[in-house]
Amino acid sequence: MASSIGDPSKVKYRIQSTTSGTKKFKKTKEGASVEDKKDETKDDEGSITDDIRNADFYHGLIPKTDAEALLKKEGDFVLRKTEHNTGVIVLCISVRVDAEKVKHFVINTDAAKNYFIDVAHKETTVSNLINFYKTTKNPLSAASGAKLRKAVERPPWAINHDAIFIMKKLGQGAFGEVYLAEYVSEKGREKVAVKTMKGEASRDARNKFLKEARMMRKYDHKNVVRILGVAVHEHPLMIAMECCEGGAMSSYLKKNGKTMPMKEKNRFVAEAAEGLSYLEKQQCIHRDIAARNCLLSGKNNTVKISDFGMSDDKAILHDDTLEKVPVKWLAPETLQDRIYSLKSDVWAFGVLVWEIYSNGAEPYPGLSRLQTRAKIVLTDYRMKMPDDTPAEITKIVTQSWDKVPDKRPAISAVLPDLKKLADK
Ligand SMILES: Nc1ncnc2c1ncn2[C@@H]1O[C@H](COP(=O)(O)OP(=O)(O)OP(=O)(O)O)[C@@H](O)[C@H]1O
Repeated sequence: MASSIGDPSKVKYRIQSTTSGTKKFKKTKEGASVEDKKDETKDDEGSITDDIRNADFYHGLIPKTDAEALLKKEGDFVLRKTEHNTGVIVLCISVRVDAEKVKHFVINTDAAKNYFIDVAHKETTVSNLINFYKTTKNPLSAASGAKLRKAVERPPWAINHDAIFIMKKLGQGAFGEVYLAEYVSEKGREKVAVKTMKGEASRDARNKFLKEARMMRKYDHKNVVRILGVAVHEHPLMIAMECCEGGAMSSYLKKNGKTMPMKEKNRFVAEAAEGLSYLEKQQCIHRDIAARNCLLSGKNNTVKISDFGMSDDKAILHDDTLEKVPVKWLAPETLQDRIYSLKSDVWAFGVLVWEIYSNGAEPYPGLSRLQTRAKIVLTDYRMKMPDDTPAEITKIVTQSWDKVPDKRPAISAVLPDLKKLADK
């Protein structure tokens, strides 16, 4: 708990109501008084009382997809918060009905603050309501036949906001700020990076934000940023991940590229390829491979692939939105037909390699996004690698920019050569 940690210079978040009824967060000194802590409870959305907040089976704002994955057997259930109608957060019980189906039941309250799913049975607390259905084995609704058998506890990746102490801002993400923080767990305290999501975000944005965490949870590799967990009990939602103090590779290249030894550039390429080759084996289409999404970690500035906000594990993805897309990193088939695949990641890897040997310059210098698109699609235009680029690299980049996706090499196929070059 926060009060057991003795450094008052650290700050943590607490939730504060505004007069408009929306929630915002403010930083508080650690060790908030008992009065403050009471406020914190009262201000939380959906009138979550302490019996619920501390229950192992209460999963906060965990998305439906994550909840469903936790419910393995018939009768397994969790309690969570969800957005019922736009902007209205309600408590809900998700229960596995059979191998295919999970049902979600909203917990209603009446004017006298009684809780119920079916008006036929009301209780004064949510725990009493859950106990009633668990002990009587009455279905939550006659039509569903859904019965509560076993409460499923929070998974190890669900962490408490209380365990996260914000230290300073590291950067700006698409959904909110990214902070350097200290994460305190049974294992001790460690520095982490925390991506936050603004409290007022829509359900859609929330799902996108947490999808990134879901993707990252599957991976475990030294060249891929590791996730520690998500905090979804209150706002702001947070994703805690391994901290890469060296920041984005793009910034590093802009600052140090001109004086960087060629050996270091070759190593950056090999390490990025190692991370990507691992993702390729996991069938993960990253969709946003670029120097800005490679972070640098530790004394040696080890490259770690990050930002899984757009990634997917489908073999081929057709995305009609093409909204805010990084045009200069996109393959011709993506620009033309909006098709993403492991081979469009290989194309983007080629652009990343160009960035590394071009000291972090913006790809297709002097061309706008529209001009770039037109030149690639209509004239098969390709960038030239800088003159001092090793010949092996230029060859691989040329292959990665083949117009035909199947003719581009798999990253795993070029990895041995890239590693050999880095070790020279
Ligand atoms: N694990 C981390 N360690 C250190 N810094 C990080 C980490 N993750 C993110 N940052 C910093 O925060 C910035 C924004 O993060 P990131 O790009 O992942 O956010 P995002 O929400 O995916 O935004 P966008 O989609 O616009 O790129 C990064 O450029 C980097 O400076």
